[in-house]
Amino acid sequence: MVIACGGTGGHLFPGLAVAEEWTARGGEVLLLISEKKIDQEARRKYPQYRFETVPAIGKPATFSPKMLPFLWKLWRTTGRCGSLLKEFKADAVLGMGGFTSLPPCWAAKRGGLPAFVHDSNALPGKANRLTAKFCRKVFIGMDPARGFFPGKDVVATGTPVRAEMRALPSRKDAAAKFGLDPSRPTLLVTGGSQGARRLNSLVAMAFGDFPKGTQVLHIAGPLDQPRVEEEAAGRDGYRVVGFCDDMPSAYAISDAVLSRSGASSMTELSFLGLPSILVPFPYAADDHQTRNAEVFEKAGAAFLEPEGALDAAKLAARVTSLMSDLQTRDRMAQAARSLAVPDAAARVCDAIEATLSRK
Ligand SMILES: CC(=O)N[C@H]1[C@@H](OP(=O)(O)OP(=O)(O)OC[C@H]2O[C@@H](n3ccc(=O)[nH]c3=O)[C@H](O)[C@@H]2O)O[C@H](CO)[C@@H](O)[C@@H]1O
Repeated sequence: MVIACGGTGGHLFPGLAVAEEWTARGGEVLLLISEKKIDQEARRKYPQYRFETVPAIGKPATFSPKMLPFLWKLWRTTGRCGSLLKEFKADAVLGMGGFTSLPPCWAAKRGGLPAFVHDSNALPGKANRLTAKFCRKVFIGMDPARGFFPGKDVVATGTPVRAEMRALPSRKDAAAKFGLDPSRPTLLVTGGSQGARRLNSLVAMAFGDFPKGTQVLHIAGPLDQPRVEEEAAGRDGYRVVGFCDDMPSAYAISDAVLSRSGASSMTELSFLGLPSILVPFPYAADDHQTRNAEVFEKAGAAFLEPEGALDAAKLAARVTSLMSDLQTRDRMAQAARSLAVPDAAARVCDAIEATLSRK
């Protein structure tokens, strides 16, 4: 199977989770990634898989002068994907979402191969809705996405989670990894794979008013790491990292999480049963992060805090109420777990195998 999973952690990691399941079943995978750093790092971490880099394409506004170059790039990338599918002798193509899924799924359709697309958000993006036109089945991570693919065979699979999340280290080992104290209540702050500048600033400002003894593990994102490190310098119980390549340890030390509401991060929170405060990235396409967060809020798994209405004082109050109330945290953890689909990767592979066996 060819899995197109480039562009961002939210596509890459669920794609790797499917690769783990497909190869465990005796299949082979070719992973199509972009030239971005996060994708290229995956080559190093997963040397057992074959990766090919294809250009990341992003659609400009419909009447923008950039439209013609985009269409040309899309055509050329689709041609290159077609050659890769032939050379790899692919049986199926799975796009994990975003515009990087469009060329391989289109190439599959042109070559007579079954294509599939996975959408992890509550509100599917334009790229996935377009890609779905070339696909036999559409896999969705959250139920509200169901209505966005009229006439398609939509399968609720949940969003796949990497195998490493199934075996977290002990709290003690995880604390040692980040130089933290395992006995202190710990808040994980994460802005998704790209970081979150505004959220970073708010946390740095609010920290002084967090309950006494609270530790913070702050994943600031590679670009903002130096700035946040400077602001947090000298603080007791405050660790800043840029990109975290050991999320299992980060989750293992955490009692609660303050996060953007990207679908993959949220999937991990539900899988691990972690209570959260979600601050959607307000500029995400069609505000899909707010739609994602609403799913968790409605289930009682998270507090939704829109960034526009948030200041340091309000954030400190929210963190204080969560960190000092074990009962609420337990209730939220249970609600988060109830949203998890632990066998999502298996469901995706089952649905693809069922299609292939009918070929
Ligand atoms: C800004 C934006 O539009 N982001 C979108 C992007 O996800 P984006 O990559 O921003 O965020 P997600 O929360 O979906 O995924 C982040 C993934 O990266 C991992 N991680 C994160 C930080 C880190 O230091 N190390 C690490 O490994 C997390 O464990 C998780 O698996 O695609 C998702 C899936 O379509 C969308 O839901 C998000 O809204």
